[in-house]
Amino acid sequence: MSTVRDQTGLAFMKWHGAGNDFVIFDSRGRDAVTTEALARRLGNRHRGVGFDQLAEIRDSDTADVELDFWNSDGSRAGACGNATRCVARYLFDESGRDALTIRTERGVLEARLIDGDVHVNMGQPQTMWDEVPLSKPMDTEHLPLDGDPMAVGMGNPHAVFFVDDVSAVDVAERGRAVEFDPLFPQRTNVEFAEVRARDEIRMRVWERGTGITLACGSGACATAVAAATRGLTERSVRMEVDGGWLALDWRDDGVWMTGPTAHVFDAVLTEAFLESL
Ligand SMILES: N[C@@H](CCC[C@H](N)C(=O)O)C(=O)O
Repeated sequence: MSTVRDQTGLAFMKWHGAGNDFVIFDSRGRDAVTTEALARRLGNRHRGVGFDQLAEIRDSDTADVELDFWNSDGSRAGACGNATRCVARYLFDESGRDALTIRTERGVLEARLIDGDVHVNMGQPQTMWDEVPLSKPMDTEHLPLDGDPMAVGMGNPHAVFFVDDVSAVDVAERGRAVEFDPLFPQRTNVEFAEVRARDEIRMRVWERGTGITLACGSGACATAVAAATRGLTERSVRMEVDGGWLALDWRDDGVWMTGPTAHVFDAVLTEAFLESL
Protein backbone atom coordinates (compact mmCIF):
# COMPACT_ATOMS: atom_id res chain seq x y z
CA MET A 1 0.00 0.00 0.00
CA SER A 2 1.55 3.36 -1.00
CA THR A 3 1.56 6.35 1.33
CA VAL A 4 -1.08 8.15 -0.73
CA ARG A 5 -3.42 5.31 -1.61
CA ASP A 6 -4.47 4.41 1.90
CA GLN A 7 -7.82 2.99 2.94
CA THR A 8 -9.52 6.35 2.71
CA GLY A 9 -8.69 6.77 -1.00
CA LEU A 10 -7.15 9.82 -2.61
CA ALA A 11 -8.38 13.31 -1.72
CA PHE A 12 -8.76 16.01 -4.36
CA MET A 13 -10.27 19.47 -4.77
CA LYS A 14 -12.41 20.75 -7.61
CA TRP A 15 -11.91 24.42 -8.57
CA HIS A 16 -12.68 26.63 -11.52
CA GLY A 17 -11.46 29.97 -12.78
CA ALA A 18 -13.89 31.70 -15.15
CA GLY A 19 -15.33 28.28 -15.96
CA ASN A 20 -11.96 26.66 -16.77
CA ASP A 21 -12.25 23.70 -14.38
CA PHE A 22 -9.62 21.77 -12.51
CA VAL A 23 -9.01 18.77 -10.30
CA ILE A 24 -6.23 19.69 -7.87
CA PHE A 25 -4.14 17.26 -5.81
CA ASP A 26 -2.19 18.69 -2.90
CA SER A 27 0.83 16.37 -2.81
CA ARG A 28 3.03 18.41 -0.52
CA GLY A 29 4.82 16.10 1.91
CA ARG A 30 4.22 12.94 -0.10
CA ASP A 31 5.11 11.35 -3.45
CA ALA A 32 3.43 12.66 -6.59
CA VAL A 33 0.32 10.67 -7.53
CA THR A 34 -0.58 11.64 -11.10
CA THR A 35 0.06 9.30 -14.00
CA GLU A 36 -1.08 9.66 -17.59
CA ALA A 37 -3.64 6.89 -17.02
CA LEU A 38 -5.05 8.58 -13.91
CA ALA A 39 -5.31 11.94 -15.68
CA ARG A 40 -7.05 10.44 -18.72
CA ARG A 41 -9.61 8.48 -16.71
CA LEU A 42 -10.25 11.22 -14.17
CA GLY A 43 -10.58 13.75 -17.01
CA ASN A 44 -13.44 11.74 -18.52
CA ARG A 45 -16.69 13.50 -17.49
CA HIS A 46 -18.63 10.19 -17.55
CA ARG A 47 -16.18 7.61 -16.20
CA GLY A 48 -14.16 9.95 -13.99
CA VAL A 49 -14.68 13.40 -12.45
CA GLY A 50 -14.14 15.60 -15.48
CA PHE A 51 -11.81 18.57 -15.75
CA ASP A 52 -10.10 20.79 -18.28
CA GLN A 53 -6.77 20.33 -16.48
CA LEU A 54 -5.46 18.39 -13.53
CA ALA A 55 -2.95 20.30 -11.36
CA GLU A 56 -0.72 18.68 -8.77
CA ILE A 57 0.90 20.77 -6.03
CA ARG A 58 4.32 19.53 -4.94
CA ASP A 59 7.07 20.62 -2.59
CA SER A 60 9.75 22.84 -4.10
CA ASP A 61 13.29 23.75 -3.03
CA THR A 62 13.31 26.93 -5.10
CA ALA A 63 9.79 28.34 -4.74
CA ASP A 64 6.89 28.08 -2.27
CA VAL A 65 5.43 25.20 -4.27
CA GLU A 66 5.82 23.43 -7.59
CA LEU A 67 2.88 22.81 -9.96
CA ASP A 68 2.50 20.18 -12.67
CA PHE A 69 -0.37 20.17 -15.21
CA TRP A 70 -2.15 17.51 -17.28
CA ASN A 71 -4.85 17.84 -19.94
CA SER A 72 -7.94 15.63 -19.96
CA ASP A 73 -6.45 13.44 -22.73
CA GLY A 74 -3.62 12.56 -20.33
CA SER A 75 -1.00 14.80 -22.01
CA ARG A 76 1.17 17.21 -20.05
CA ALA A 77 0.80 21.00 -20.25
CA GLY A 78 3.70 23.35 -19.55
CA ALA A 79 1.46 26.15 -18.32
CA CYS A 80 -2.04 26.70 -17.02
CA GLY A 81 -2.80 30.24 -15.96
CA ASN A 82 -6.26 29.71 -14.49
CA ALA A 83 -5.20 26.67 -12.43
CA THR A 84 -2.20 28.67 -11.22
CA ARG A 85 -4.58 31.40 -10.02
CA CYS A 86 -6.80 28.83 -8.28
CA VAL A 87 -3.84 27.21 -6.53
CA ALA A 88 -2.52 30.63 -5.51
CA ARG A 89 -5.96 31.42 -4.00
CA TYR A 90 -5.91 28.12 -2.08
CA LEU A 91 -2.42 28.85 -0.73
CA PHE A 92 -3.26 32.48 0.15
CA ASP A 93 -6.36 31.29 2.06
CA GLU A 94 -4.32 28.63 3.85
CA SER A 95 -1.32 30.79 4.79
CA GLY A 96 -2.72 34.30 5.22
CA ARG A 97 0.15 35.56 3.06
CA ASP A 98 -0.24 38.01 0.17
CA ALA A 99 2.67 37.00 -2.06
CA LEU A 100 4.13 33.67 -3.09
CA THR A 101 6.13 31.94 -5.79
CA ILE A 102 5.08 28.92 -7.86
CA ARG A 103 7.53 26.86 -9.93
CA THR A 104 6.07 25.53 -13.18
CA GLU A 105 7.75 23.91 -16.17
CA ARG A 106 8.61 27.33 -17.60
CA GLY A 107 10.13 28.75 -14.40
CA VAL A 108 9.14 30.48 -11.19
CA LEU A 109 5.92 32.53 -11.40
CA GLU A 110 4.95 35.22 -8.91
CA ALA A 111 1.45 35.47 -7.42
CA ARG A 112 0.10 38.39 -5.41
CA LEU A 113 -3.10 39.00 -3.48
CA ILE A 114 -4.19 42.62 -4.02
CA ASP A 115 -7.52 43.90 -2.67
CA GLY A 116 -8.83 40.32 -2.55
CA ASP A 117 -7.91 39.52 -6.17
CA VAL A 118 -5.26 36.98 -7.17
CA HIS A 119 -2.76 38.30 -9.73
CA VAL A 120 -0.28 35.95 -11.41
CA ASN A 121 2.69 36.96 -13.54
CA MET A 122 2.66 34.43 -16.39
CA GLY A 123 6.09 35.57 -17.59
CA GLN A 124 7.24 37.08 -20.87
CA PRO A 125 5.79 35.71 -24.11
CA GLN A 126 7.97 33.52 -26.30
CA THR A 127 7.99 34.88 -29.82
CA MET A 128 10.85 33.01 -31.53
CA TRP A 129 9.72 30.14 -33.79
CA ASP A 130 11.71 27.52 -31.86
CA GLU A 131 10.41 28.74 -28.49
CA VAL A 132 6.71 28.38 -29.37
CA PRO A 133 7.67 25.82 -30.86
CA LEU A 134 7.00 25.77 -34.61
CA SER A 135 8.29 23.08 -36.95
CA LYS A 136 10.69 25.32 -38.93
CA PRO A 137 11.96 28.92 -38.98
CA MET A 138 9.22 31.42 -39.84
CA ASP A 139 7.72 34.76 -38.89
CA THR A 140 5.69 34.00 -35.75
CA GLU A 141 3.64 37.19 -36.20
CA HIS A 142 2.12 35.87 -39.42
CA LEU A 143 1.81 32.12 -39.76
CA PRO A 144 1.24 30.66 -43.24
CA LEU A 145 -2.29 29.48 -42.40
CA ASP A 146 -5.72 30.68 -43.54
CA GLY A 147 -6.78 33.50 -41.24
CA ASP A 148 -3.23 34.87 -40.67
CA PRO A 149 -2.80 33.77 -37.03
CA MET A 150 0.07 34.81 -34.76
CA ALA A 151 2.00 32.19 -32.76
CA VAL A 152 2.81 32.99 -29.13
CA GLY A 153 4.41 30.80 -26.48
CA MET A 154 3.43 31.25 -22.83
CA GLY A 155 5.22 28.13 -21.65
CA ASN A 156 2.80 26.36 -24.01
CA PRO A 157 2.00 26.98 -27.68
CA HIS A 158 -0.82 29.23 -28.90
CA ALA A 159 -2.12 30.25 -32.33
CA VAL A 160 -4.20 33.43 -32.15
CA PHE A 161 -6.67 34.29 -34.93
CA PHE A 162 -8.32 37.72 -35.16
CA VAL A 163 -11.86 37.57 -36.50
CA ASP A 164 -14.69 40.05 -37.09
CA ASP A 165 -17.35 38.01 -35.28
CA VAL A 166 -16.19 35.36 -32.83
CA SER A 167 -19.73 34.00 -32.40
CA ALA A 168 -19.69 32.97 -36.07
CA VAL A 169 -16.56 30.81 -35.72
CA ASP A 170 -16.88 27.01 -35.61
CA VAL A 171 -14.34 26.75 -32.77
CA ALA A 172 -14.44 22.94 -32.64
CA GLU A 173 -13.85 22.37 -36.33
CA ARG A 174 -11.19 25.05 -36.85
CA GLY A 175 -9.57 24.52 -33.45
CA ARG A 176 -9.12 20.78 -33.95
CA ALA A 177 -7.66 21.29 -37.43
CA VAL A 178 -5.14 23.88 -36.24
CA GLU A 179 -4.20 21.90 -33.09
CA PHE A 180 -2.94 19.09 -35.32
CA ASP A 181 -1.46 21.21 -38.13
CA PRO A 182 2.12 20.07 -38.92
CA LEU A 183 3.36 23.62 -38.23
CA PHE A 184 3.09 22.74 -34.52
CA PRO A 185 5.34 19.80 -33.57
CA GLN A 186 3.83 19.73 -30.04
CA ARG A 187 0.31 20.58 -31.26
CA THR A 188 -1.15 23.93 -30.16
CA ASN A 189 -3.88 25.73 -28.27
CA VAL A 190 -6.03 27.88 -30.58
CA GLU A 191 -7.66 31.23 -29.77
CA PHE A 192 -10.23 33.20 -31.79
CA ALA A 193 -10.33 36.86 -30.82
CA GLU A 194 -12.64 39.73 -31.69
CA VAL A 195 -11.23 43.14 -30.77
CA ARG A 196 -14.10 45.27 -29.46
CA ALA A 197 -12.09 48.29 -28.32
CA ARG A 198 -8.47 49.26 -27.64
CA ASP A 199 -8.95 47.86 -24.14
CA GLU A 200 -11.44 45.04 -24.70
CA ILE A 201 -11.36 41.67 -26.48
CA ARG A 202 -13.86 38.81 -26.78
CA MET A 203 -12.06 35.47 -27.03
CA ARG A 204 -13.06 31.83 -27.52
CA VAL A 205 -10.64 28.96 -27.20
CA TRP A 206 -9.84 25.43 -28.31
CA GLU A 207 -7.37 23.88 -25.88
CA ARG A 208 -4.76 21.35 -26.93
CA GLY A 209 -5.47 18.04 -25.24
CA THR A 210 -8.89 19.12 -23.97
CA GLY A 211 -11.03 20.82 -26.66
CA ILE A 212 -13.40 23.77 -26.22
CA THR A 213 -13.18 25.28 -22.74
CA LEU A 214 -14.91 28.26 -21.14
CA ALA A 215 -11.61 30.07 -20.54
CA CYS A 216 -7.85 29.63 -20.86
CA GLY A 217 -5.48 31.82 -18.87
CA SER A 218 -2.34 31.28 -20.92
CA GLY A 219 -4.51 31.66 -24.04
CA ALA A 220 -5.82 34.98 -22.74
CA CYS A 221 -2.21 36.12 -22.17
CA ALA A 222 -1.20 34.99 -25.68
CA THR A 223 -4.21 36.78 -27.17
CA ALA A 224 -3.42 40.02 -25.33
CA VAL A 225 0.21 39.82 -26.51
CA ALA A 226 -0.83 39.15 -30.13
CA ALA A 227 -3.37 42.00 -30.12
CA ALA A 228 -0.87 44.50 -28.69
CA THR A 229 1.91 43.30 -31.02
CA ARG A 230 -0.33 43.89 -34.04
CA GLY A 231 -1.25 47.34 -32.72
CA LEU A 232 -4.93 46.42 -32.29
CA THR A 233 -5.10 47.13 -28.54
CA GLU A 234 -3.16 48.64 -25.67
CA ARG A 235 -1.06 46.28 -23.53
CA SER A 236 -3.68 46.30 -20.78
CA VAL A 237 -7.04 44.76 -21.74
CA ARG A 238 -10.22 43.21 -20.36
CA MET A 239 -11.13 39.95 -22.00
CA GLU A 240 -14.55 38.32 -22.14
CA VAL A 241 -14.35 34.54 -22.41
CA ASP A 242 -17.24 32.06 -22.46
CA GLY A 243 -17.01 31.65 -18.66
CA GLY A 244 -16.56 35.25 -17.56
CA TRP A 245 -13.94 37.99 -17.59
CA LEU A 246 -10.15 38.08 -17.23
CA ALA A 247 -7.84 41.09 -17.03
CA LEU A 248 -4.44 41.09 -18.70
CA ASP A 249 -1.61 43.55 -18.32
CA TRP A 250 1.58 43.02 -20.38
CA ARG A 251 4.24 44.80 -18.34
CA ASP A 252 8.05 44.98 -18.52
CA ASP A 253 8.32 42.00 -16.14
CA GLY A 254 5.75 39.76 -17.86
CA VAL A 255 2.04 39.30 -18.56
CA TRP A 256 -0.01 39.71 -15.38
CA MET A 257 -3.41 38.09 -15.26
CA THR A 258 -6.28 38.32 -12.80
CA GLY A 259 -9.82 36.97 -12.73
CA PRO A 260 -12.28 34.95 -10.64
CA THR A 261 -11.54 31.72 -8.74
CA ALA A 262 -14.01 29.32 -7.13
CA HIS A 263 -13.49 26.32 -4.85
CA VAL A 264 -16.34 24.00 -5.86
CA PHE A 265 -15.97 20.91 -3.64
CA ASP A 266 -13.58 18.50 -1.94
CA ALA A 267 -13.92 14.76 -2.48
CA VAL A 268 -12.07 11.46 -2.35
CA LEU A 269 -11.33 8.98 -5.14
CA THR A 270 -12.24 5.51 -4.00
CA GLU A 271 -9.80 2.64 -3.79
CA ALA A 272 -11.94 0.79 -6.33
CA PHE A 273 -11.53 3.65 -8.83
CA LEU A 274 -7.76 3.79 -8.27
CA GLU A 275 -7.43 0.02 -8.60
CA SER A 276 -9.37 0.06 -11.87
CA LEU A 277 -6.79 2.21 -13.68
N1 LIG B 1 -6.44 26.23 -19.28
C1 LIG B 1 -5.07 26.56 -19.24
C2 LIG B 1 -4.20 26.11 -20.34
C3 LIG B 1 -4.15 24.61 -20.43
C4 LIG B 1 -2.99 24.00 -21.13
C5 LIG B 1 -3.25 23.63 -22.53
N2 LIG B 1 -4.40 22.85 -22.82
C6 LIG B 1 -1.98 23.04 -23.10
O1 LIG B 1 -1.92 21.84 -23.46
O2 LIG B 1 -1.03 23.82 -23.25
C7 LIG B 1 -4.79 27.97 -18.83
O3 LIG B 1 -5.59 28.53 -18.06
O4 LIG B 1 -3.74 28.51 -19.18
